[in-house]
Amino acid sequence: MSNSHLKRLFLLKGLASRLALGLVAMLTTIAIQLYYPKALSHFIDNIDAAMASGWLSDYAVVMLVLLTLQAGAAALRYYLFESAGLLVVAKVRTLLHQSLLCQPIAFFDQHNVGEMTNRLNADTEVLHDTLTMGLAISLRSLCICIGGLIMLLSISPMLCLGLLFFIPTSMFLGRWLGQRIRLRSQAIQDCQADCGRVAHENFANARLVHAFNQWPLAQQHYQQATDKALQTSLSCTGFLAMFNGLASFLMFMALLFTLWLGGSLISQGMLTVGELTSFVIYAAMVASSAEAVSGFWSDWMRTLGATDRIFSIIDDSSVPAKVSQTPLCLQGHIVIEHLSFSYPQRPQNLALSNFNLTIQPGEKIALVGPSGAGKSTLANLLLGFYQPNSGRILLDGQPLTALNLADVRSQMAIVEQEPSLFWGSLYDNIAFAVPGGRPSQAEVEAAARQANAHDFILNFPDGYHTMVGDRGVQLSGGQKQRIAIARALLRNPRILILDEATSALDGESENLVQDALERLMAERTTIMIAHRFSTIAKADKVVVVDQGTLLEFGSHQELRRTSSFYQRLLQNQHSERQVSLCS
Ligand SMILES: Nc1ncnc2c1ncn2[C@@H]1O[C@H](COP(=O)(O)OP(=O)(O)OP(=O)(O)O)[C@@H](O)[C@H]1O
Repeated sequence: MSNSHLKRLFLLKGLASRLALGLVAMLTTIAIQLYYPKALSHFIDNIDAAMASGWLSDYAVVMLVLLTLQAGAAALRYYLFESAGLLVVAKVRTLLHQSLLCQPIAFFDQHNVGEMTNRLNADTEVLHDTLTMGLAISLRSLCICIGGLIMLLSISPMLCLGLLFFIPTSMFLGRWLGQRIRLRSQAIQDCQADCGRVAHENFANARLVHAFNQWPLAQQHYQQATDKALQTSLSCTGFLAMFNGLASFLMFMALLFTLWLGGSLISQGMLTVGELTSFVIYAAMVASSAEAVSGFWSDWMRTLGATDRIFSIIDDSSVPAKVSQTPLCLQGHIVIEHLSFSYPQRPQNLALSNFNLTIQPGEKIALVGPSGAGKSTLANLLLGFYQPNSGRILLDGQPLTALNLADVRSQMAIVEQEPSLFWGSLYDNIAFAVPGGRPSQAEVEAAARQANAHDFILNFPDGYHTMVGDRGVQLSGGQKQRIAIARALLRNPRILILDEATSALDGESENLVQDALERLMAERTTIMIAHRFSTIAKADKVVVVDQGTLLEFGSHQELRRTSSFYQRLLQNQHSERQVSLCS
């Protein structure tokens, strides 16, 4: 399985030509390298004749040309193999990023952001290390090994006999240890991903950590993760050390044996000094190359471990549907029939149970209920983030499952409880509403005006080009909400999902947000997860949800008169609001 993943990598565009050219450059350097000892042997055995005939200067010129050729070929080989490795890593990184991004939403419930970014960096870095110089060095070493062995055989087959024992032994050991290293290297990648996850959580929650004086605990969590990673790495390093030690011991034993036998062959007149010198140089070349090849075997095993992980994610993902050529035009009629749902991680807990609701086009529905009642879950199912266990959702009479999700989502917009802003300009953050397109400045400004965001945007020196996020300006809660509303307005959806922020804004900001929301909701089917009395009062109908079921349904005034549950809910929300405004 792993090798087929690697084959897929080698099919990348532009890779084969680079590797083929690199191979030619490499074979050139190897041929010259293998020629040196032979030339040396010839030189040593004929030094007197060479001095007498003046052949020495010809010899020097030939060697100079060869050296220059070798240097050029070596530089070319380095560039081609290194660039091939960089190409692979860049491609795999983008593929992996797309696969992670396109996973179903349930995947993000189970995997931490830190773990995923670590996969993206650490696992692909392993590919880079092995596939660039690692591969080039090993291929070169392998060729030198084979070429050197041929030269050794041509000098003295008898001297080579001893090597026949050492080479298969080291290959068998390499395979046995390599398998163990591969298993451990997968565990190391997991531990490193875990370290990344803990660090990400700690940094992302730095304010909370400081506010609760919990930095020792946060540090302890990181320490535990790194300790585990260290232990796993140490166990792998033990095998690597054994591997390297045994390989070099076997290689140098072979060299010693060669010297001993070679000496006795010279004394019997069966070998010249020049031949023994070149034999020793070839043997040393073969020994060090074999060591490099065996070292690469363990790296290769580590790479296979990383590719297994990467491709298991890539193969598991599917590219989400694209918006159709003929746009879907929804009226915004929603029917929810006998909907039951439990999250994959908690199959026993029904987040929604036999839920029924009909929403007319343009109607504004406020979903209210205690925390954990299932309000956000309903929004998640409407957006097609999860599949219901049973029941169905009909949009304009058509089951959601029968529609192209990208088309459906193109008719929807969501304003989140805590609006997310991306690193980029304010313009980019509003224009995010239009996938693939780049709305004009006038369109973005019009949306921002309606969302009461235009004025505060112009107060920044760079206006719409002001950068937000980590390295840009920080916006207040109310400003973020107005940017999110402008984004939704630009999308011009038929169905609007509004997850109202629970945190209170100050009076002026609240009025600006409410005013913007009213414009956004006008003539659209709106489902509000409402927390504030002022928002609930704007709804055509109020749906009271409790423990995943629809408890009551009616206008705000009706429910206020008739439902004690609703009255209690309002009272709770009112007192919470008082508390948050006073605090
Ligand atoms: N991703 C998830 N995985 C597993 N269970 C979840 C997940 N999200 C929510 N739940 C569970 O589903 C149930 C309904 O949660 P939901 O978020 O829909 O409630 P809510 O009414 O929106 O609450 P709140 O007003 O506090 O946001 C709860 O029991 C909650 O613990």
